Amino acid sequence: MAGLSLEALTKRFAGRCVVDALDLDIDDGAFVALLGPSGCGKTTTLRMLAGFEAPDEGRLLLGERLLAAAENGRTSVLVPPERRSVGMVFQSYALWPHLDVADNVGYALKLRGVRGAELRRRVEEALGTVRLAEYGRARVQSLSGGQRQRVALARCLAAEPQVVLLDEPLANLDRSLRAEMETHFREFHRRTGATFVYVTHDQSEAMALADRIAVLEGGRLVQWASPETLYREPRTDWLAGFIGQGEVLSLALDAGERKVEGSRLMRALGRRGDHPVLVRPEHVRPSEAGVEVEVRECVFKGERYALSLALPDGQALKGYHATALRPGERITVTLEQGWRLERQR
Ligand SMILES: Nc1ncnc2c1ncn2[C@@H]1O[C@H](COP(=O)(O)OP(=O)(O)OP(=O)(O)O)[C@@H](O)[C@H]1O
Repeated sequence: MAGLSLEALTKRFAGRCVVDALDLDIDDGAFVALLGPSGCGKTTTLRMLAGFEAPDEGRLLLGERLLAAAENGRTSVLVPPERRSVGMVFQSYALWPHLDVADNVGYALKLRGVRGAELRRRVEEALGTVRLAEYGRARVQSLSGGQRQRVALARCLAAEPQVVLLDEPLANLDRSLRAEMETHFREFHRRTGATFVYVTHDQSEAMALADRIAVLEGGRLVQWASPETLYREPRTDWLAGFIGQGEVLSLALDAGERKVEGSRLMRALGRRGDHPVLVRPEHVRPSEAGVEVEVRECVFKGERYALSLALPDGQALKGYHATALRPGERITVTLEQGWRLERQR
């Protein structure tokens, strides 16, 4: 097994840069997500990892092994997909409708000359891993979307790849099935020990699955961090809005730590400036003393109410409350902490 290194990996289409000098070191056996809005270059990156697309600049390594290298728009090394030890799972499953489940799973192995008892053993093992051991002779059309995606995953795992690439594999499934499949993915990952690279535009999916997330915007890496760090310490205004709830206040702040302690934050309120400071709703607490805010909206969320609030200078804030409040009502809150963001590019 080995990790993946992307070194200034770049892809242009008709002169337009869609992946821009991407640097990532993905540890062996990690589960990482490439996350970002539509068109940010996630799939193109994944296709370069798979070998379906050649980079225009940069290098790609699997451990010590060079899989692709390019300079000045010219590719000097390009290992073909079938020689990369990389498996891919697509949103559309890409199964053969005329083959049964076991034949779909064993297809690539047969092409590689695996036959007889060895073939049966590997197919059975892969189907067992996705909990479809009983379905070997079933027709693909008779399966649900979630089961089909598990067959696609079994096919990928049967080939024992070092790296598994997944391109929005849950996009065609309904919400309840997605949660169930997330559990399956985590389990497959644990069992196989392979490196998983998972493309999604859904931040909650990325957070639930990955140990580390690369957020892309316009082909560029915005941040490469654990889900916790992305949530607590997003780098930019855009990222703070993309991941989780909260509002960005514009405050006049003296130089200091990125994390802004509650007392400092409270002192800075009312001094408008040009430092963007993210305040998450869980850090806005109703209290006896503090700052008076106006309730603009109060929405029932099951376990609590989500509040849209306005500070005295009109800046917006989000918070939670145990009970319902009326729009126009005033409450006092303290802000327990904030996070100073980098100015936008
Ligand atoms: N073969 C191609 N030829 C020309 N342009 C392309 C090609 N493939 C992708 N692009 C463009 O490159 C940009 C990045 O596309 P990509 O599919 O990598 O984004 P994405 O983040 O995966 O988006 P989505 O979530 O919508 O699939 C888009 O503007 C897309 O139109």
